[in-house]
Amino acid sequence: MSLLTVEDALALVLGLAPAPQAEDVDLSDAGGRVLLSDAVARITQPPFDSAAMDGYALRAADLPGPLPVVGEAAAGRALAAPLAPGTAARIFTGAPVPAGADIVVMQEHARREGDRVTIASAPGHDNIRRRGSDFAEGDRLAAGRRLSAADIGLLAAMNVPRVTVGRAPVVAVLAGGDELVRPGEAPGPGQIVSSNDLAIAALVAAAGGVPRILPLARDSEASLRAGFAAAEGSDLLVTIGGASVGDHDLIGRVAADLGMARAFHRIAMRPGKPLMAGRLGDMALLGLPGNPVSAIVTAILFLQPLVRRMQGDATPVPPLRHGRLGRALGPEGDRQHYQRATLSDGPDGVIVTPFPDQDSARLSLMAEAQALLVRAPGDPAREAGAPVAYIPLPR
Ligand SMILES: Nc1nc2c(c(=O)[nH]1)N[C@H]1C(S)=C(S)[C@@H](COP(=O)(O)OP(=O)(O)OC[C@H]3O[C@@H](n4cnc5c(N)ncnc54)[C@H](O)[C@@H]3O)O[C@H]1N2
Ligand code: MOO
Repeated sequence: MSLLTVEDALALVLGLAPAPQAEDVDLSDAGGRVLLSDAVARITQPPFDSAAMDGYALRAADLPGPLPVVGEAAAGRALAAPLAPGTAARIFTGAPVPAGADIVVMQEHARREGDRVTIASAPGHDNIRRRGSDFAEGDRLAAGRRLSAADIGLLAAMNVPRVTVGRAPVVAVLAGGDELVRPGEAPGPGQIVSSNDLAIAALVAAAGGVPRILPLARDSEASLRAGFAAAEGSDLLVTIGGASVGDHDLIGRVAADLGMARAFHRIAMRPGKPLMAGRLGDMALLGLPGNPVSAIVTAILFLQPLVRRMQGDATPVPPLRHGRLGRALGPEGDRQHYQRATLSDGPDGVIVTPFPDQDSARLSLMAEAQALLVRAPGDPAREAGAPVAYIPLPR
């Protein structure tokens, strides 16, 4: 039986997201949240023609002067009367340009002598920011975007103090295995320190979710059932490990016994073949493989987009970029391969160089990687310099 493609699996995973729930927040709490309703500008910006430079406001037809300086306009303080022909006004950046003036000359281009000013060199442009040149009352910031710092500034300037955003989903993170101890504990013989739950929780938080790390489960049905019960009330349960075919890989069995509606189990991807997805009652459920790199790669490709979609993000999937291969590669197998790689600048664009060692247990290489090189199933051998696709990894 042929395995599900990454693309089809991703569509099924995104389909697990229920409609996002709305909440209103102050702008000071809105950074990184997903806008759920269009925000509408309540004012026009700039609200008046405004000076872009410190200097003199005048009529271009009166250049070069000398002209009498008849008053002063500063930010927040307009000139009292319109500017008469044959006169100039001292003006500062952000001040309303007085009616009658059609140019602002930088003071560096002007010579002031007493109450008269002469323009030394003809200015290249008028240095006036026109009313509404940034945005107009009624302009919209469209729903579906994750709010950046610039978006927050824009919303403030639009005089929108509160926005409607998607509620942050609560994501229970359940790692399991008899071999696991917590960081800070001393591992006994055959034991290792659990890293997956902390790494996955950090990815959940980076995608805007609220992670809830559950107590480590053991390799028994009873312990896993307790873990599943502890996850109740969350929007999404992410299990890590116990997803493959080994005798101790119980997650799929326990989830099935509890009534999981399974979307799929296993996909044509490397690393990450034993990925599982479905619904359990009101919760979405994602089962990530236990190998630490496989867990992180599948979380970047599936878990983070799901968490973003749950908040209403219209573009939840990481972008595919294009570059050049940094070294020759042999033919690819039958699964889509996500190779950990570094990025550098080359004459024809970005150079993507995969590490020679792609062991899915090597966290140190995952931590060093700047990108995932994406190779399609059955991709033939490639020379250095060949065009390739990659996903940049945010720091
Ligand atoms: N006969 C086969 N063996 C394996 C297959 C297969 O198809 N046939 N698939 C391999 C693949 S692919 C992966 S990935 C792993 C994943 O298996 P599981 O999801 O069942 O994960 P575990 O067996 O529980 O653990 C795998 C590995 O990862 C370590 N681990 C687990 N949890 C954590 C944690 N919280 N922190 C750090 N490290 C963890 C665990 O100790 C194991 O070394 O299966 C392959 N085998
Ligand atoms: O997900 Mo597994 O890493 O392909 O080893």
